[in-house]
Amino acid sequence: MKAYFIKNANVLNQEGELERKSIMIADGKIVDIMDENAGHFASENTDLEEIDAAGKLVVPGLIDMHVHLREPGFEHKETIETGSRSAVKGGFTTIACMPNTRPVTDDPETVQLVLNKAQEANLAKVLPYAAITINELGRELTDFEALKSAGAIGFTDDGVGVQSAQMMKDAMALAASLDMPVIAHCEDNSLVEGACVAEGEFARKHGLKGIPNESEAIHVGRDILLAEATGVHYHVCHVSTEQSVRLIRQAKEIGIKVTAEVCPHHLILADEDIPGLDANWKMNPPLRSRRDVEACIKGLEDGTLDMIVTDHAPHSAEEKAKGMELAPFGIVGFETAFPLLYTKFVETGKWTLKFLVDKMTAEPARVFRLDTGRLEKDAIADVTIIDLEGLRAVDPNEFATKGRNTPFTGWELKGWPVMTFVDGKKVYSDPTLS
Ligand SMILES: NC(=O)N[C@@H](CC(=O)O)C(=O)O
Ligand SMILES: [Zn+2]
Ligand SMILES: [Zn+2]
Repeated sequence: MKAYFIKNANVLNQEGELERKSIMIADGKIVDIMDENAGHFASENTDLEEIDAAGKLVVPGLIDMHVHLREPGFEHKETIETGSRSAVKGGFTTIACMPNTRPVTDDPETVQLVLNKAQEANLAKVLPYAAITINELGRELTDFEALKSAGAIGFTDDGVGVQSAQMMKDAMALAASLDMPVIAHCEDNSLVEGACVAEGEFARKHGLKGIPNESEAIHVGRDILLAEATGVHYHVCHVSTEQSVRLIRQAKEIGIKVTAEVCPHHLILADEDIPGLDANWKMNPPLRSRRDVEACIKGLEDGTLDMIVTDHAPHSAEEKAKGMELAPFGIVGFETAFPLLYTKFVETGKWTLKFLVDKMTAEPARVFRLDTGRLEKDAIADVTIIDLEGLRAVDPNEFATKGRNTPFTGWELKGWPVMTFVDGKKVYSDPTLS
């Protein structure tokens, strides 16, 4: 197996300062992290490649606990191979994929299929979630024990909310007995029927029915009570409202085992930013008010929201061309996530670099008990190199994902990942790199 010597790397220390280091990668591990002048690795090993990371940041491989890879069943939107390629291009080395495929990932065979395809792709580490209910229909629980044995890392009906409180309670009790988390898409269907954007100024202006904040927060509140009753690890998907943040903050204060995630778009965009009836701005949950955006930022900053996820949700151009009301919900996320957050929050001095990196590495690893997310001697060599200087515009035609559905086209950003290693194997390298 090839070994790598990354020299002149800027690495974050515990205090969040950048230190100049050299990193030796071999046999899938970080063999050593040395001070700048520790010298060259004069090795007899001819399979050693030296990489000059001068001026670049080296971080643990990014982790994304909420993504849609669309395979099986929707290969025209994405495959596990194209999705994984997009992930590593975006600097992600571990991704957890949602079960709203066709068939739904609700049996051990489909979990196995996802794992097999991921292994064939041999790019990012793919962790499959399994459905809570058969076909995500909310009627009958799946076989949690068999799904866990097959390799599922948690249970979720992402794409839809579990409408019945009793069903959710049963799911949580069962998951708790298996020491597995329940990951919830929070949405009360009775409040959102026929709506495609958030209740608010944009919806009024265009005569559209609005999705109210309560449709999300009602489930968050209900589920927190059920998590308290069952003792399960309850994780809230794509938090987007002030009310959800408040409920999660209160639940954490009294020791309920709740964790939560937030997406870049909900930290950056509000409904008032939507330029017109363009479905590349349509996702679920929808872009809410500026007040909600500020509450999500605050929630992330004070630890109420534990991590950032992309909710990478590719759809075809034909599907997205159906217009705001008919197009499916969702935007792609892998290849813009880090540059967006770096440019909007770190470059502007709002967050430290360490804060952002932790929310995309150490924090998801802590919450989901993963063995990755650390850049240290003897750690697994999942490593990402990021160029913090080069300014580049978002161009969907350059994406590795099949999806072109992004509201960020043309945004000038810094913080582009340029090289990615998974288990010590180079899985992405920016072709423009000298
Ligand atoms: N987020 C989205 O807008 N869409 C997701 C479903 C989901 O995450 O709920 C999808 O599968 O397309
Ligand atoms: Zn969802
Ligand atoms: Zn999703």
